[in-house]
Amino acid sequence: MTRTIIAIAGASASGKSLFTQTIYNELVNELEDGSIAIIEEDAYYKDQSHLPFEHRTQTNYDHPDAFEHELLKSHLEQLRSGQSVEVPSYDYAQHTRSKETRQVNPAKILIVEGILLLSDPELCKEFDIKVFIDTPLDICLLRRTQRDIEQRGRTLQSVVEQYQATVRPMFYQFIEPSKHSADLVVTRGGMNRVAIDIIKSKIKYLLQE
Ligand SMILES: Nc1ncnc2c1ncn2[C@@H]1O[C@H](COP(=O)(O)OP(=O)(O)O)[C@@H](O)[C@H]1O
Ligand SMILES: O=c1ccn([C@@H]2O[C@H](COP(=O)(O)O)[C@@H](O)[C@H]2O)c(=O)[nH]1
Repeated sequence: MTRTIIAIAGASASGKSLFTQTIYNELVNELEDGSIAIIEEDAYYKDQSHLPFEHRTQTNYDHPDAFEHELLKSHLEQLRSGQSVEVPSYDYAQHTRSKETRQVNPAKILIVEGILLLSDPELCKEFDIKVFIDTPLDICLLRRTQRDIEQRGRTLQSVVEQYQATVRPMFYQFIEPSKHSADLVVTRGGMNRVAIDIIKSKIKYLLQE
């Protein structure tokens, strides 16, 4: 069976999750069970439970070294070969992995979303279709500030400090250059209706093959 792995990359709060989730929600009921699955790159942030909390707040979460990309790569290879995997889960408020894992079965279409998917050449090889969500960084910052305070247990001061120290510089060092590895660049983020419909049509076409 041919399986297709789609990467959705882009800056933090560019709209990757909204874009991915919209495609999934709009397709899932009309497809056979188990046709489509989602994996988040964030689930592969390294476990830091051995470090004190204060230390964990200082980690550069926007550098490729913060991720266990080898594990993600190996999971993608297992899924492509038809095996299920146990995907870790991540607690943003505690800055470390949670104990729970989530079983993901080998769907025919797998969508992976995350900031640094296209910046790692070895990981990049795993993707059949590469999409980059290209949202202006000032818009991302506004959305991230609101989201991180409301949903990820953060203070305004910590969001602002982290943005200046790591989020913005790592975006220019790693994320923005990775746009050139994408097959499709999507402007206006998670609500670009035309782009969502194009990816949905491609997925339906692949499922009919
Ligand atoms: N085009 C958009 N217009 C308005 N809000 C958006 C848009 N795209 C995303 N958002 C909102 O911005 C926040 C961050 O989006 P999200 O999809 O979680 O980003 P990412 O997964 O890239 O970090 C969320 O609250 C989301 O609902
Ligand atoms: O413990 C953590 C882990 C990650 N982050 C930030 O999350 C974003 C990536 O997630 P998105 O959903 O794409 O926004 C990344 O920019 C990290 O800075 C964190 O703050 N703390």
